[in-house]
Amino acid sequence: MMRTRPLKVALLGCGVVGTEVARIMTTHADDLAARIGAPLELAGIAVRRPGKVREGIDPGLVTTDATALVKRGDIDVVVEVIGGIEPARTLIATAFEHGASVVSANKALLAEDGATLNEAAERHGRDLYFEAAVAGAIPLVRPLRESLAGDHVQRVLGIVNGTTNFILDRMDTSGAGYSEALDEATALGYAEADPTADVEGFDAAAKASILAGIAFHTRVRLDDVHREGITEVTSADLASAKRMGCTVKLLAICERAADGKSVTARVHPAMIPLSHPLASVREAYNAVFVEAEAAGQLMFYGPGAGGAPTASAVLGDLVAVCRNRLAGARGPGESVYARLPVSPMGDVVTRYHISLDVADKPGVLAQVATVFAEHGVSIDTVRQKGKDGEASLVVVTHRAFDAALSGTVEALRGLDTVRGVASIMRVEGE
Ligand SMILES: NC(=O)c1ccc[n+]([C@@H]2O[C@H](COP(=O)([O-])OP(=O)(O)OC[C@H]3O[C@@H](n4cnc5c(N)ncnc54)[C@H](O)[C@@H]3O)[C@@H](O)[C@H]2O)c1
Ligand SMILES: N[C@@H](CCO)C(=O)O
Ligand code: NA
Repeated sequence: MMRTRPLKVALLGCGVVGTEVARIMTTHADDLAARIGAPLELAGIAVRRPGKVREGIDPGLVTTDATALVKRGDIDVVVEVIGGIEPARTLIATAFEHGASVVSANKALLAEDGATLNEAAERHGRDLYFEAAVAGAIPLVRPLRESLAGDHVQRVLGIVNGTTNFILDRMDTSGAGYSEALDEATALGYAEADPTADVEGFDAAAKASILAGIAFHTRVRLDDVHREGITEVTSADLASAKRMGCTVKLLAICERAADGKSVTARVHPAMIPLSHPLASVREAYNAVFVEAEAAGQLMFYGPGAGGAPTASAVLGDLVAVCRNRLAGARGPGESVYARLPVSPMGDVVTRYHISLDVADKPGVLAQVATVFAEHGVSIDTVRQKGKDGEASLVVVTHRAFDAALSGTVEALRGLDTVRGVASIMRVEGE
């Protein structure tokens, strides 16, 4: 039965995502009301630039005083799409104190201080939902939290940053260099004016920390996530990957150790075989594999960014949170009962593709092979191409501890016959 008194929503931020949230709330008002069981009322919109013309938005709802809006006391749900740490964190905390539930798309904040915000939600008996924070429109948080709540997740592996996927895809398909591909991503509006969070892997690391926390019922802090971005990936890496039947992707990988007693979370570029489904994820799309004990392998694919796709996830959360409010209930909150230790990157077992510039003379290959053997790293393949007394040597290893592989590379750098280490990349997905 439809309740006539509306549920009041405060929107914080009216940028790329906020504009679409307001638009969908208006255009689909009747459907949303029917699905929730009560109409939604957009009760206020906090913005930074009140003078800006916002098509379809009632100027009477706009305010620059976000704090006053969240303190009103009659707001049922606050939708935070400002981004960044402050003032978003304080506004969300204030919203809980004044009785509202919160929907947020803010991965940076959730990765930085999700524990405090989840505790505040719990203390005040309210919901904190954030489907849009990880892989945009793709349902991932809710499937992990709810649909897979009866299973045992072993691994989450995927492409969770659209900007970097676009850049790597362009480098692969058109042979463009990194800077050229970044310029194209900027021109098309994928990369932001300051693309650091994307290209240095901070955005993906924030998402990995959120995913690992939910998947393993363990708090995984942003600092626990090993992070490498794509700024050092070269056209030569892509060409080398191609020769191996691979491509290069920025991957987020969250895994349980084989004994199940610890977890790891990491973000770095990696070579993956062209036969792997992630290799065909093009442009700015995201895709995530979830491997669970009973379910087996699940793949989630779709647009991980953009105003409307991200607003879709926000609206889905808004409907769920409103239903909970009408039922006088809360949805599932943070689950960290497992409290598994997070192991360092050195404990990860993976393969390496190492490209070396060496002197082309007798005994060099044997010398290089000895360094691998001394570190307990087994070589899978070696490819050598010589020219004018110098040679380029590409070594692909079998699986070994990352610490052993790093030690190997360090020792190789110390050899007189090794002129330089042209590139080091992990190989995944085999
Ligand atoms: N754009 C995407 O594709 C996407 C995808 C997933 C998640 N997100 C997340 O959604 C959130 C919003 O992203 P966006 O792309 O819409 O950013 P945006 O920069 O387009 O919008 C943010 C808006 O908030 C406003 N703002 C800043 N401080 C404010 C304040 N104190 N009070 C009121 N308004 C304020 C800004 O003026 C801006 O209009 C971020 O957390 C982002 O990480 C975005
Ligand atoms: N900058 C992010 C937006 C979505 O979180 C990306 O490129 O994927
Ligand atoms: Na999502």
